[in-house]
Amino acid sequence: MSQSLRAVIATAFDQIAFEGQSAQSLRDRLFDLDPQQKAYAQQTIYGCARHIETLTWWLGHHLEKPIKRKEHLVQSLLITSLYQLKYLSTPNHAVISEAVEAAKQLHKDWASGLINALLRKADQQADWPSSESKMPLNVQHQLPIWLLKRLKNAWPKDWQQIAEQSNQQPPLTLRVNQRHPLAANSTKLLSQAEISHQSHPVIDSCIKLDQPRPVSAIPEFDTGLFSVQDLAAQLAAFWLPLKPGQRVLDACAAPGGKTAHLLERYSLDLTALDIDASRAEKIQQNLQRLNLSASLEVSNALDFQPNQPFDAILLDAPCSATGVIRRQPDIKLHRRDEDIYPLVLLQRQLLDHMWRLLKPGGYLMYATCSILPDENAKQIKRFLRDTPTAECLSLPVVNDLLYHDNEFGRQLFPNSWHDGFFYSLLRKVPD
Ligand SMILES: C[S@@+](CC[C@H](N)C(=O)[O-])C[C@H]1O[C@@H](n2cnc3c(N)ncnc32)[C@H](O)[C@@H]1O
Repeated sequence: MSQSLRAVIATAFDQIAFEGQSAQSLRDRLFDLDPQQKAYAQQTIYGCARHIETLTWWLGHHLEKPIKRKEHLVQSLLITSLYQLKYLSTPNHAVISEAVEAAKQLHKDWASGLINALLRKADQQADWPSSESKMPLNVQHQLPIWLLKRLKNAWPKDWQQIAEQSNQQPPLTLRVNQRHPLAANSTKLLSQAEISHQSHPVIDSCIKLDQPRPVSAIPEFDTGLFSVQDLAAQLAAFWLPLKPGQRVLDACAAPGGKTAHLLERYSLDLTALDIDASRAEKIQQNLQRLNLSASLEVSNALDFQPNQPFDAILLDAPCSATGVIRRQPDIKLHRRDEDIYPLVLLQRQLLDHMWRLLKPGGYLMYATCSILPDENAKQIKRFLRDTPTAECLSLPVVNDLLYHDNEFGRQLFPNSWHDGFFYSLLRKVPD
């Protein structure tokens, strides 16, 4: 007998929550479902990740004893069913009976009584998650406690707003390809397709849709008029000072969003490098759709030894992604406090190595989608202290963005227009 949708969803969530798979990879590979079921499964899995603090707190509060670690599939079935019961409009009696049935299909018959009892209790409880007014901080703010501690410490005035924004549905934002013959008609084409949208008042390539849409519904997407890219990510190509014909390295390039934007703005001799071959393939696909070209290099940036130095380098470094949690809520399931230090070390090595590949007088743009100073301003502070040839330049003032500047760069906080991001523009002092 093939598995029920509920059993498939519980298994998929389990692979993300307990076996370290990303929600993105699972979406690509696992769901051999019809589009409606797929949308429901995705909604449940992303929703569970978004509300994981509440869901696990509630379970912990109502279970007589914790579920054994080796029985994590039962925990996953409970979490996904609880989410559907409390946050979706699926009829509760259907959720409960199907969850009991799914336990049997997953060879967890022993848990069916427990699942039935817990879900019934949740169904009867009107004041979700509990009548207790004093919830733990992680439940109140829907973020893991380690991250809340770091945010409170780093941003005593802003952390609550950051937490609130990190739990919103992210906007779907487009970038208009200024090289496309229809670029001047981009908003008209969207209006004709009855896609309501807003153009950003300052960043002219940026259009936010009022409702998310599949890219197949966006006019001229296949011909490369639009790409999906958050406003904060679009700023790299605006703030890295370039001239046509320059030799540029995009050092951590996949899937190529910023590579493509740089090439839409300037004709460059651009090398796009990434360590991950399957992600690097996406660079090629994106460039092809947009009718752009770059030299692709699959290697560890730390080992990269080009024949000549570069005029400019974009280092969009691997990071905690704490500025994009609302887009990738599975970060709440995967990321741990102890992951931050190794990331900081890797960023530091990348920054130091990239500097050696830059011409005197050249620019390096360091970027992350993190909101943690250890990966951002403190990283640059350390770099400037150790690198006498480096100076940090100020970035242009832009109204309508939410950010905090200091002498080491610009920290953007997530808001209704953009994700959390960090930029620092460094120049190698000429000899
Ligand atoms: C933040 S993502 C880049 C996003 C990309 N710049 C864009 O705008 O589409 C970071 C990338 O760094 C790559 N990466 C991680 N460690 C690397 C290394 N040592 N050398 C090269 N690339 C690396 C990852 O594979 C990942 O694709």
